[in-house]
Amino acid sequence: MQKIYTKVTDEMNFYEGNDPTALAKEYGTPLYVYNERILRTRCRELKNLVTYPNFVADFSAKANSNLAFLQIVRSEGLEVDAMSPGEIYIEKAAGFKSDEIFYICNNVSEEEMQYAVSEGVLVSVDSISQLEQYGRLAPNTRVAVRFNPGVGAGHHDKVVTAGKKTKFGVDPSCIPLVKEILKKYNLTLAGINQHIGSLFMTGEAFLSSIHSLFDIARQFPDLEFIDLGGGFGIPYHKETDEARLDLKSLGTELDKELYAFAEEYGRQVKFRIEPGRYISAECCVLLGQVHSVKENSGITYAGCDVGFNVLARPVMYDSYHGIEIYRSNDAAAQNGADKTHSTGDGHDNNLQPVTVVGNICESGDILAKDRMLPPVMEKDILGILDAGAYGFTMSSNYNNRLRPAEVLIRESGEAVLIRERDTLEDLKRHMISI
Ligand SMILES: Cc1ncc(COP(=O)(O)O)c(C=O)c1O
Ligand SMILES: N[C@@H](CCCC[NH3+])C(=O)O
Repeated sequence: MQKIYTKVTDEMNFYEGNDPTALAKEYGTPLYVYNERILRTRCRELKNLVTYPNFVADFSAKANSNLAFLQIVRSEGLEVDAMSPGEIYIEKAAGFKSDEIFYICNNVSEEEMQYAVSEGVLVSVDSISQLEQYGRLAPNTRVAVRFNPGVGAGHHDKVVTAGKKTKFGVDPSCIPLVKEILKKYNLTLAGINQHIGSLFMTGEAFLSSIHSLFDIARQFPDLEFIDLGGGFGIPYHKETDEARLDLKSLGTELDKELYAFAEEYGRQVKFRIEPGRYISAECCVLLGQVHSVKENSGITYAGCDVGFNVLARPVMYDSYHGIEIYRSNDAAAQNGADKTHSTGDGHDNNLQPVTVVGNICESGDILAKDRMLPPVMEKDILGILDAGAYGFTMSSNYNNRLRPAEVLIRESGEAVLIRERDTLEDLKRHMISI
């Protein structure tokens, strides 16, 4: 393989000796490739975020719900949250016990709620009407309530989940009503939870939201747990050495808050967090292949097989993902590699603006606009960085395209398939011909 532009994965030793062009050839593209060592490292960082003893990190499986992935998360001693019966189902298949799953639902039917209750999974409701629904379905049981702490955060309006403009959470002014309904159905409030939004790179909003949640907790003296939510960000601009979220100082500040609250509360109540992105994003590179390069009105387009059906984030939130370029020796020989001016050491300086687009029939199908890259050639393999959170889970079959395969690079360096690519037969599996 020729290393055209590979700084980030080189530094992480992401491929552990595997050749990404060979992985692309063996399994096809697009292909989600995960690194087990990095995943385990991220799990441990958050599991050990604080010294406070009664602390649990729940992985938020909406970010990544691959079975093998969840098995690794479980083996690291984390628990999980769930957003749907489907997530509960897969989490159980991965080995999580009922009491290791926390169903944080939003606007669900009686049937969905009943599914969680029948599976013995604790439910968090986030409206008065859903609390009533829960009470009717499962009186005399434990329940949790998600509150809106009034402080939101996130990388885009669409992922801010607390504050003034959000569908999530119960307003603290409704606490008297919450107490009334709990009493009416003889429900025990096991815990309260919040989630302010996705992706903060400093701890301020998170720490400030905790104070509001503590104010709410003070009105419920018998809680088993207080769940502070997720949202821990990762640096997507790795090429520019964007700073990481300072977990050490966030952990220190958080510790102070947790110990102080426990002292006041009179016991070491359990605290939970529910991070998704921090654990799953950076252990994954999405491989795609360039099939066409062209100039149009002065813009260079590199057309590849990673449409927004495969990775929705750039189109949905204008999100940035770093891009690397790998070139197999075969492709280099076929294309005349000298045309690339590559330094060959993965740190190419000859950068030019390239707009990387997918193969979906919409002009908004843009993965990266005017991205500074070395000259891209047909058959090049693109490595799209930090793709493990909300990557595969948000993929679709739009345009009747096949959702990609997933491969895991084990700690031994061995690459194993952990999800097969969809097949054409899958596309008509649930359709009924007339
Ligand atoms: C309720 C809830 N918890 C946890 C998460 C995980 O968020 P993140 O992946 O930003 O940590 C989300 C997603 O934003 C969420 O909606
Ligand atoms: N899907 C979003 C994060 C929001 C997650 C759920 N509340 C993203 O890709 O950034």
